[in-house]
Amino acid sequence: METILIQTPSKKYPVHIGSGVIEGLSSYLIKSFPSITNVMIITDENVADLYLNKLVNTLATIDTVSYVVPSGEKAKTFDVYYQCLTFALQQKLDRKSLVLAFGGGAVGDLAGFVAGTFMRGIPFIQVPTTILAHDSAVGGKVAINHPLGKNMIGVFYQPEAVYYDLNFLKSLPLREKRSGFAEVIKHGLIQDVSFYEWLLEHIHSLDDLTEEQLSYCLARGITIKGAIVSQDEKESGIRAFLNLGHTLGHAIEAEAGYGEISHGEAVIIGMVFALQISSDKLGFTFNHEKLVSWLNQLGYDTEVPSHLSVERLLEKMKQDKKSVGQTVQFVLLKEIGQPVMMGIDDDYIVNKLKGFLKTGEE
Ligand SMILES: NC(=O)c1ccc[n+]([C@@H]2O[C@H](COP(=O)([O-])OP(=O)(O)OC[C@H]3O[C@@H](n4cnc5c(N)ncnc54)[C@H](O)[C@@H]3O)[C@@H](O)[C@H]2O)c1
Ligand SMILES: O=C(O)C(=O)C[C@@H](O)[C@H](O)[C@H](O)COP(=O)(O)O
Ligand SMILES: [Zn+2]
Repeated sequence: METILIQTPSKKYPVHIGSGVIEGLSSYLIKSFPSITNVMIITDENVADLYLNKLVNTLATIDTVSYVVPSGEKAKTFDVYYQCLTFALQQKLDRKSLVLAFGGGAVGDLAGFVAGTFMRGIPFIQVPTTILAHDSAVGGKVAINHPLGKNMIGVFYQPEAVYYDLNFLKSLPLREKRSGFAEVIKHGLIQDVSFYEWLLEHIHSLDDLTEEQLSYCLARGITIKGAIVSQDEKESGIRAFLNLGHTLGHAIEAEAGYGEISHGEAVIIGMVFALQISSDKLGFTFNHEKLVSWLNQLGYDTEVPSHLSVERLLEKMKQDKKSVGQTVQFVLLKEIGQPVMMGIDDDYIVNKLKGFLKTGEE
């Protein structure tokens, strides 16, 4: 069991990681929120089936109401957000109530946005259940999607605490492990060459990760993210480096239809693309073949599905939150651990993307 402290200008909070940490949640809530009215648990269908009873039992004497949303990106819609607010009002939540996000990144992003906007903000707790959520549960970016762009409607709103109980992760399907591990790899690439090399050397399959390996990777990722977020909570500078792979990744998710290609799957393709641009534009010397063959061994696709239109992907990238005017911005690497932000012109992107479509699919 391990606790990592995140300290941003707006909030200092602990991330408790380990098997069984959930057992400490009830006493923490009673101690830290002595006049709590009730807790609204927001979770999704899959997590509710697997673990909602356990969580409610764990919270024992605390009054809870639960709202179950569709799983995956279907949770991050304006309709579902509105339904959550309606339920909160019907259940008489007040300013002494608390929202508890119980699930992966989709649930966390939705629930955090509900908490951050209900009555102008009530406290919330993250109880993540996916590997990916080592990223999403930390740092306070909470948002829903718009058909025109990913995470376009949201706020920065930090949780009070994160209880990351690794027992919940045991039921994750392989595809979800893979999706979540993409952000672990990202954290290594942007900040920590020795962690990245450790990953290449030790992780050969995502299906038989040991608990030790998993908790090391999650803690390392959270520490890297926490250090960045504590210096730049609202992304006026270095926080944007956490977006490596996301300029193209988010465009792929939106173009394919949210949920068709998962966040992590899209980010991996986006990272490989960004590293190729890094070589062209910054002379980044790097063994691409080694990275790509490792990623393929782990089961990732590393090229853009060929049914997606290059021109439409470019349009989506222009709407990215990082764009300046109409210039698409990419996080690139000078070296592993040395990210930079760079505007890239449209013609270059289109030509590069054409050579980056998955072959044999047309
Ligand atoms: N806010 C941030 O900083 C941030 C960071 C990274 C990603 N994100 C967002 O997070 C989302 C992706 O997160 P995710 O991959 O966790 O997605 P998710 O919440 O959709 O979960 C993925 C799938 O796994 C299922 N699931 C969750 N926990 C499970 C468990 N323990 N056992 C079995 N199944 C389980 C879910 O029901 C869902 O079907 C994206 O919307 C992405 O944009 C946000
Ligand atoms: O926390 C951050 O900052 C990140 O960029 C982490 C990303 O992994 C995450 O996908 C985030 O939701 C992307 O944010 P966005 O501002 O690009 O929508
Ligand atoms: Zn991400």
